[in-house]
Amino acid sequence: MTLKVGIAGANGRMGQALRAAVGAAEGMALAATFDVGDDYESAIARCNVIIDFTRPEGTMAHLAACRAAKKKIVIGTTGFAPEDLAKIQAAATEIAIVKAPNMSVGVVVTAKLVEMASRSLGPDYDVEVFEMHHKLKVDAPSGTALMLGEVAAKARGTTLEKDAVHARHGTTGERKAGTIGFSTARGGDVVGDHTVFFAGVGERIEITHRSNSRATYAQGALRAARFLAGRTHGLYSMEDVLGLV
Ligand SMILES: NC(=O)C1=CN([C@@H]2O[C@H](COP(=O)(O)OP(=O)(O)OC[C@H]3O[C@@H](n4cnc5c(N)ncnc54)[C@H](OP(=O)(O)O)[C@@H]3O)[C@@H](O)[C@H]2O)C=CC1
Ligand SMILES: O=C(O)C1=N[C@H](C(=O)O)C[C@H](O)C1
Repeated sequence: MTLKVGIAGANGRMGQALRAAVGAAEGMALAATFDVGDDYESAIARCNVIIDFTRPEGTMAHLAACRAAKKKIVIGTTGFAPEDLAKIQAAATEIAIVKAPNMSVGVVVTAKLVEMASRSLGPDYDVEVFEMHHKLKVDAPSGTALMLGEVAAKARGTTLEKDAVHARHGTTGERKAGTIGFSTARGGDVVGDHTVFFAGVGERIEITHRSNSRATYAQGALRAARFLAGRTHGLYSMEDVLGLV
């Protein structure tokens, strides 16, 4: 059966990569595309699955429409507020959702490496997460940086709520033990770079992932859409999609 795919945010950077990927994919047809101001409810009605890389307010509106129409959705958007995340969890009791801040296979593997390093090195190694993206990105830190920080925090038995440090300026005092720092750079057309540092005394480990093309994210999103075809409800990650959990 051909999977009828709808793309939310079709004119955006990811939307364009997705249109190319769906156009070239076996067993998929582009059934609808929509952006700000379009009649997304009618568009969603024509599809089996929606792939959404927009903004949190757009995704939340599309999610509500998918829930009402019992359609599946792949969410790549980042920058959600905690209350949005709760609504996504609630919607997953009725529809099938993949949500991931980064759909590239390489980032899933990077997260596994970070988990192992954080668990093995323990609290004597200071964790710092650095990311750089293109100058048009609107949220910071990136969803991927937050995810990698969460993975590092969980592996050492803490949370970002408790231990994240998001800004340093002026007389900051010494680094507080156990904190996880985030720093962000924006410029040019950088697709997406992430480094997690584990800085100890006398040595430092750096785990880096660099994206060179949005096509990689698009291919991951298509894998996620295919994965959802066999599911009725539930909230899934890229680890689920890749069979790594
Ligand atoms: N999970 C992953 O692997 C990845 C996630 N991302 C995330 O995807 C999102 C989009 O990134 P990118 O494509 O670079 O962004 P762009 O700004 O290039 O594209 C966003 C698109 O969404 C549309 N849009 C914005 N707001 C709404 C809304 N309220 N309702 C409907 N459509 C809307 C825009 O339409 P218009 O132009 O008309 O405003 C535009 O077409 C970001 O959150 C980014 O962090 C990005 C890359 C990979
Ligand atoms: O906005 C982007 O471009 C990207 N956003 C995602 C994020 O916030 O992590 C994924 C990727 O890094 C590109």
